[in-house]
Amino acid sequence: MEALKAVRPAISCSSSGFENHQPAPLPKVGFVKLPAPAPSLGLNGCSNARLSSVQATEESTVSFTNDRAAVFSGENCRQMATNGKATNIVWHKNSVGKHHRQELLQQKGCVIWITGLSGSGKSTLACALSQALYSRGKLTYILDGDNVRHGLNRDLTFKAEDRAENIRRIGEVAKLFADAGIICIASVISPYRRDRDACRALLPEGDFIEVFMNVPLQICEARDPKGLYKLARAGKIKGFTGIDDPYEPPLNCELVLPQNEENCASPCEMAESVISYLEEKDYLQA
Ligand SMILES: Nc1ncnc2c1ncn2[C@@H]1O[C@H](COP(=O)(O)OS(=O)(=O)O)[C@@H](OP(=O)(O)O)[C@H]1O
Ligand SMILES: Nc1ncnc2c1ncn2[C@@H]1O[C@H](COP(=O)(O)OP(=O)(O)O)[C@@H](O)[C@H]1O
Repeated sequence: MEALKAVRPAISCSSSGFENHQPAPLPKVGFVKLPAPAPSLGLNGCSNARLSSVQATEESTVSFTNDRAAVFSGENCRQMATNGKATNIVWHKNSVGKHHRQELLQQKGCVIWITGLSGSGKSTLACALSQALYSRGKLTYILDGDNVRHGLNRDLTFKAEDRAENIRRIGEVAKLFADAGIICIASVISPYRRDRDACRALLPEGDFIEVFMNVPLQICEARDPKGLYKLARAGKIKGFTGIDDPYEPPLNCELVLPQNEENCASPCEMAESVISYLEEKDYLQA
């Protein structure tokens, strides 16, 4: 079985392959057309209906099994779902989609996930990047671990399970910002690989850009701008990342920004490295 996700409101399929057309202004639904001669189509299991096109929304998934197509999710299904502990919930569709918002902003929504030890320069890079993109007319929003813990995540400690929940919530919020068409910059220690990977899995392929601040502990500790390493070494903070709590460096991230004795790029230079990546991957245009 092949599955085609209707990522834009209007999708058509010709005999030469699938083609995404630019969307007409704010259509509520699109159509999936099949190659001529039109095969018999089953819509939501009605196997003997002959249709030339299948109505599909952005959330619709159209499956093809041999010569049969079926829309098995999306607004026209209005299926009740159970998601986590939430039951009897129905996805509510908006006719203004991500693509429209991206057109408006002339950029593509994505998440730049900056991970690294405390003092590695995450917040500094996030600010430099946000500033550099702002001066190019691009809209960003920073989710900084420290700041989010002042509000949304104020109920969470630094125990492993609370860090996991911290990252899960930030990942979900970042996903919403990306869906809004915004370049969301998350600046969080996020010490566990599986938590970062879970956030990556929330987003479409390519839209989660993991940036590792590869800075040795000695440098971070020497900087110690908040005096937290000193407190941790004195045993006054327990479970401090890098001291008596783990940090798992990424194994396969999009960008590694090293800082050491030989390599001390400025925050602006690092921001430019990230921007080059975004340009190369086409995120700075709709
Ligand atoms: N135990 C412990 N370990 C690490 N960091 C600590 C701890 N306690 C407080 N802080 C301060 O909290 C900031 C990190 O918050 P995060 O939300 O990014 O952490 S995490 O991703 O949940 O691990 C971190 O900010 P940054 O220095 O900007 O990384 C610290 O200032
Ligand atoms: N590229 C850099 N080169 C030199 N010092 C830096 C650089 N980036 C950040 N710093 C300094 O390191 C310290 C920690 O930076 P910060 O952005 O607060 O780290 P984090 O958010 O990872 O805790 C700050 O004093 C900052 O001025």
